[in-house]
Amino acid sequence: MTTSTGANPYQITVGSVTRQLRLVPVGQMGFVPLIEFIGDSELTKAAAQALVPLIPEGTEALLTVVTNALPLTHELSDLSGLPYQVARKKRRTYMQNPLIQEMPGLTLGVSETLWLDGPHAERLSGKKVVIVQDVIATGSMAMALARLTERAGGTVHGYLAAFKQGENTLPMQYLQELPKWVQS
Ligand SMILES: Nc1ncnc2[nH]cnc12
Repeated sequence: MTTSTGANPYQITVGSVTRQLRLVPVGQMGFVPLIEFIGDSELTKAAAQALVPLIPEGTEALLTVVTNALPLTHELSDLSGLPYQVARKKRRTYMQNPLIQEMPGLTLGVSETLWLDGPHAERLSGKKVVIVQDVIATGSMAMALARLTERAGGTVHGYLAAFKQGENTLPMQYLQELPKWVQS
């Protein structure tokens, strides 16, 4: 890890799309470049196109979580023809027998509970499922999604992320690594 105050933007290029990312604080003393797929269809499309070849052979369904990874997963579904399901971070009144999964650890400083509507969980049953995320950092969100997949009766067939940040032990496929700066 490098030390920096995080004052300057961080540049990424995906396919033919280049973006200057804002550096945002995480926790007490760190900064990360903020990936925003929401509101950026150009970057989302470029990332999805680059991810399609990384979808493992035999994948039958995709699973993601609101919010930022949703447009990416939608685009990936559109390009690959694979169906996708979406875990929510709040209970919705219309949910029927949702699977509720606590997520240990923090994403950008926030702890989460995931909700997968019962009928959506049923669509993962017996399926080879790939977990899709915008950024995989600690892996705790990916592991919560994996647990949801198993509880729904599916099997985890792989982990796909546009960006990897820091170290985790998951057998994941990703496009690029993102730095994290820690203030000393
Ligand atoms: N760098 C990042 N940008 C957006 N969402 C994130 N979640 C975890 N790390 C992130």
